[in-house]
Amino acid sequence: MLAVTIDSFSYSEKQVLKKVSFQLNKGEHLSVLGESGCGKSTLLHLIYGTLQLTEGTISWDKKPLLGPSHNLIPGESFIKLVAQEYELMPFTTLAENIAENLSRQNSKKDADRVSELLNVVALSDFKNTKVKFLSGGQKQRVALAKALAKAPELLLLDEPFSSIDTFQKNHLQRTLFLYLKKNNIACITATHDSEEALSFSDKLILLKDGEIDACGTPEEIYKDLSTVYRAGFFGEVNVLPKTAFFSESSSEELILLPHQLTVSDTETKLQVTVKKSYFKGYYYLIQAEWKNKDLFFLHSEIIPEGNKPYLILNK
Ligand SMILES: Nc1ncnc2c1ncn2[C@@H]1O[C@H](COP(=O)(O)OP(=O)(O)OP(=O)(O)O)[C@@H](O)[C@H]1O
Repeated sequence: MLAVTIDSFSYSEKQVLKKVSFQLNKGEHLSVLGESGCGKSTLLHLIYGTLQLTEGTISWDKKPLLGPSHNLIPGESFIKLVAQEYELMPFTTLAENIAENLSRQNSKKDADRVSELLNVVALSDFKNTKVKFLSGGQKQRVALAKALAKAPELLLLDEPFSSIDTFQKNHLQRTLFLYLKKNNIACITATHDSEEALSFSDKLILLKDGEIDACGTPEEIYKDLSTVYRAGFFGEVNVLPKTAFFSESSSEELILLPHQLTVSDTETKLQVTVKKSYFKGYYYLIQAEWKNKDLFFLHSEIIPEGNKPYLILNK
């Protein structure tokens, strides 16, 4: 089990992380979601052991991970970090890149393992292609396969799918996260992608200004989008007074995502003026104005600009 207790971490004067504590069991998948610059990559590098933690402790199976001041070669051997820049050898083939991280004692076994890993990242057809001929997204996938070759117990992924198109991404996420579960490899993913975090993780941490803003299962987090910051990861955020829906007097505000508002067939207290409809495939995201502020809701059809529909809370 990984146990992380970070009291504080700073780059020179600037404090980046404070009071970040969590535990992760073997085989579990944690996603760390947070806006740019909130400290996600820093957290991964502290766990991996390329940054030195002075205020706090990080341990694996109760054994403290001491960091680069105590290790000749920074980075723990049973942990692999796949970062935004990849350590690949451009002039050798994909197979050779991956094999570099294998035992090289049994060539048949190594060849089978290379094939298995290329299959996980859907690059079997490129086995004998030199890395320099690959696209950015393909290189990202080779880096993943190379990290898995060393059979890590803990895999740290920093924006692992940032250069991969939606079609490839969905397939890769399913095969990769299934592979990790089957092999009992724990994983921490730093991401901006809330859909990925909801679908694939066992636990989710929302980081805000270097602190844990929320922590729980994806379902728990999604049920408690009680601040604009939290809700903002999952779509456009509407902040509306409770009195826009209910007659009782209240100063309470409701934080609502677009799917929580819908057009009413009958008159309601919330009449808006449509500004624009954005086509999203099987629905439209409608931008409308109410009391000089924009709000967003979903609708099955386009609504012409200037129309004045009534809205209600979606059940
Ligand atoms: N080597 C460094 N020296 C000084 N400051 C740094 C260093 N690396 C990162 N920072 C700062 O620390 C903060 C956190 O950076 P970090 O890369 O951990 O954020 P992040 O959440 O991963 O961001 P992103 O999502 O954009 O990758 C940022 O304000 C960044 O400018």
